[in-house]
Amino acid sequence: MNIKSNIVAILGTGVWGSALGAIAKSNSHDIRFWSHRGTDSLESIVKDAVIVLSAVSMKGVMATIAKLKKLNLSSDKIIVTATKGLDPETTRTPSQIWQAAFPDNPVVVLSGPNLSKEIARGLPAATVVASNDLAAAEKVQDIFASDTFRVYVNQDPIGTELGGTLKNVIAIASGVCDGMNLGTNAKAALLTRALPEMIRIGTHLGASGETFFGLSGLGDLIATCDSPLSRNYQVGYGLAQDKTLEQILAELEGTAEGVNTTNVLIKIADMETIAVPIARQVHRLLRGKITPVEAIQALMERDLKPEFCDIEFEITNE
Ligand SMILES: NC(=O)C1=CN([C@@H]2O[C@H](COP(=O)(O)OP(=O)(O)OC[C@H]3O[C@@H](n4cnc5c(N)ncnc54)[C@H](OP(=O)(O)O)[C@@H]3O)[C@@H](O)[C@H]2O)C=CC1
Ligand SMILES: O=C(CO)COP(=O)(O)O
Repeated sequence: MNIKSNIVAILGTGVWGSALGAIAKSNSHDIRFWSHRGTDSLESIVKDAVIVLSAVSMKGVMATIAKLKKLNLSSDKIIVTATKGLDPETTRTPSQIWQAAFPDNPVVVLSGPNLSKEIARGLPAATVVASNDLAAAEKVQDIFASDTFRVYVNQDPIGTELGGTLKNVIAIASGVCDGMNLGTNAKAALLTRALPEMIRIGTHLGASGETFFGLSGLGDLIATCDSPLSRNYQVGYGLAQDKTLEQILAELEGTAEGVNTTNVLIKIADMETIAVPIARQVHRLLRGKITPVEAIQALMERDLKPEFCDIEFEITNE
């Protein structure tokens, strides 16, 4: 590993890539940003970098990988993925896609309750870097840990990634909840019931269930579902104001990954017969099949059951 290099390449100059770049820069790293709209060659950006961090939105992951593949990326570079999405075609996570494209490089997931606008203001926050390669995760921890950004390590990259990805669907539901003024009890019920839903999908995809109780699962659920800064929350809030999805997305600053993730999540749930009642209502709502009031009704009128019944196999018909 090229441990002497101080260069961090950041792919994607959206709000998250920019905030992460600023943190590494404050730790005296030499930051090189790449944007698919810029003029700097990708080759010159990644050439001497010790890590290559991708903060492009899900729709840009495949295209970015295709460009990097042409460059013969040396296997000592650590690839870090900060994208919170799922591939609509294959249902794979970004880290799975990166690892398949670069099987010899260590791949690290960075995910946590990290609303970028708060981080850009220097407010205290914590995150997780996760990899099967512990040394690589610890290197990334060193690069990003600061007085205001506390970085934890774990060895469940898929669970860490899915926590941040799946909570976006619930953040949409949470925006609906607040947009309809349903109150704090409803919000608490929503978030608490969302967690087993996320765990059912996550463990099916190879995650460890306990990871969802950490920063990247429960932590990000709390942050995103309770903050108007979250774009996914804003989508839900807009739906509760009877705006159309097209209208909301046209007004939105940046990416709300939860819209695409909801579709992929439902695809997985249907293929694998996994019960995801909250996500299913979000899916219907996003497609304009039901109103917010009908979505709440559908959730409240479900069959009564024990609180801890682990895995439920029924799927509500469309
Ligand atoms: N913002 C936040 O608080 C956090 C965001 N994340 C995740 O990080 C990812 C990025 O989020 P964020 O920065 O907020 O989103 P933005 O919408 O601000 O930025 C997305 C970035 O991806 C780039 N991009 C889009 N399409 C392509 C493409 N085809 N090829 C290459 N690059 C492309 C965009 O470039 P351009 O705009 O020039 O097209 C832009 O730089 C998302 O997955 C998000 O869920 C994770 C944690 C926190
Ligand atoms: O993932 C995030 C915070 O951890 C950002 O959430 P949004 O993408 O909904 O803004």
